[in-house]
Amino acid sequence: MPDISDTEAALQQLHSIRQSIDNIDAAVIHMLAERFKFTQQVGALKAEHGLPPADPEREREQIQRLRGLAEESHLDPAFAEKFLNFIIAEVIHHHERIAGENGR
Ligand SMILES: C=C(O[C@@H]1C=C(C(=O)O)C=C[C@H]1O)C(=O)O
Repeated sequence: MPDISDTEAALQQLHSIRQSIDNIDAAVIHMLAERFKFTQQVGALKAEHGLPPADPEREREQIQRLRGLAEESHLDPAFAEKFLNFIIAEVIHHHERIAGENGR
């Protein structure tokens, strides 16, 4: 059974680790916001020039690239692929909406 000072030390450590998790989560949100700003620009460009919202070849390349980066970083590549597919699906919805607003 750990004594009280052991538990207090563990709680302090937990708090400190959670501060780092909070910082990383904030960075992820900021990076996603920047990514969506750029993908919105891509969506506007595609709509303006009648290009399709989705580009499966580009998606395949990105997925392969990110799976490789995940492996190098000891992150599960299947998780990296699922995560990217989740984001790409949202981007494609945005592009379809922008194309619709442009009357295509
Ligand atoms: C952003 C684009 O549009 C779509 C979204 C992609 C993405 O979020 O990485 C990749 C390909 C496209 O299906 C693009 O064509 O570059």
